[in-house]
Amino acid sequence: MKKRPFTLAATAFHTPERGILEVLEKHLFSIDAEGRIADILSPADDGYEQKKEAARAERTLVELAAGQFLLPGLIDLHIHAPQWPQMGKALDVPLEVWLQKYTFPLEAKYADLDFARTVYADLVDGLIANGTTTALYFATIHGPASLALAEICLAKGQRALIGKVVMDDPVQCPDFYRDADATTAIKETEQFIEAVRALAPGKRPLVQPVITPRFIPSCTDEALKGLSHLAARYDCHVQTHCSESDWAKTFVEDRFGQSDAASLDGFGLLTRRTILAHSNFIDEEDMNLIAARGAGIAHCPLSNAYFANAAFPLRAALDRHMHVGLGTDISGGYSPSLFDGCRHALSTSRMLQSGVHAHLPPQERGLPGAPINHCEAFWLATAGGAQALDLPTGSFRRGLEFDALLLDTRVAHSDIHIYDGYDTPEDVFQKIVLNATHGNIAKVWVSGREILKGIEPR
Ligand SMILES: Nc1nc2[nH]cnc2c(=O)[nH]1
Ligand SMILES: [Zn+2]
Repeated sequence: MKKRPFTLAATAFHTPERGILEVLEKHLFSIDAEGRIADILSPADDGYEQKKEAARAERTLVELAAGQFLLPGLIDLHIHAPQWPQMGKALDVPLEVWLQKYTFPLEAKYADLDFARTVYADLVDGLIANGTTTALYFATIHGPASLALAEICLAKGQRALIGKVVMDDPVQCPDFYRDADATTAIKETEQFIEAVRALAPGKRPLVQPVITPRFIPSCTDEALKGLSHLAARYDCHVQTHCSESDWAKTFVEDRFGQSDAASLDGFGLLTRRTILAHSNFIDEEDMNLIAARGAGIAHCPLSNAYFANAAFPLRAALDRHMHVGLGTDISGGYSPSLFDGCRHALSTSRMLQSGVHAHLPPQERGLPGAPINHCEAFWLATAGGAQALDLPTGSFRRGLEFDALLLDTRVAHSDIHIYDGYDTPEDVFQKIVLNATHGNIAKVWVSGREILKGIEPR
């Protein structure tokens, strides 16, 4: 879609490399008709003033006020779209009970296309309001409802990767919510891929289909094999849950005599375009395998606090240069905000370092080196997620898609308080990562299109 080119005069924060904050003070960002960053000029560059004046004369200049900042859009690497109505409740039982008692009955309701359309419209509005410019979604087993999610993301302008969920195992999945059999699941996945590609054709589609075996326990061998063939034939992303809890990990080991990651690899499902959710129990061998395949991990720290029985070894994964981003895992996680995701990743990493066993002497308690800092957390939520998905977004560089937020620290009731002469730009960025809420997000752009319209009153 052609858009009107424009130029932004703004102070921007981004973390193009893990842990490295770049402050682009009063830079000019030129956005082209394709929605990409055509140019970035600093005030010291030749032509800065002329360019700004020319944009002003053409009425294509967007100038941010003091206290307003530009940030890259946030990337949710793992979210269950149909669980939106369940967000903030039903977290009183372990994962395997939660699925059967609450989640499968809710997801079964998406056989009703009207219900699906109502919820998915609310969901996409809610995520955009929270600054999520890209989401990797699990939908449900239903082709029509999953396609409705794709249509809604496209209409509202959110970058989305969407999977029709496959779960065909008659022992693990209830009769009321299961693919009829492996052949049907594979056929319907293929139809879904083709339908999404027809909806969003071209080399840079805003919405893409994803092969989505829910997790090994819910799928037959035949389905897993068939899906890996589809992933290769259609060159699709793959997403699934990996080694999330004691129960999930042990289930796979009992069935295949090897880890989740090794089993997925055996089926050909571990590729550069695979995202594994959680992965709390991966060991060194798994990490080496996942890193060798170039697959990514969606770290979901809040949900892990409820379901995982263990913390994800984030520092070990980052030290191996594995691809890692952040997922909200709605509704295993109760917050739609990736700023919250950053905070939960930070606090989890700090708890890992200090250890939880106060009766042990300090030197025996935790994992030295485990803490991440706010720059690493923000990288996970932006450039790290983009790297995992192999998408040209996540930071401000010439040629990348312009997916961005206007963060306004001066709105009423803001929890970000800045004092001139006391806070450095680096301090401001840290305060944003630690205290921003959706109330601070004044505008959202995806591929150069302004998509935040606010949530309609209901
Ligand atoms: N957190 C989480 N784990 C899962 N494992 C299989 N399905 C799910 C799900 O919906 N949520
Ligand atoms: Zn999940």
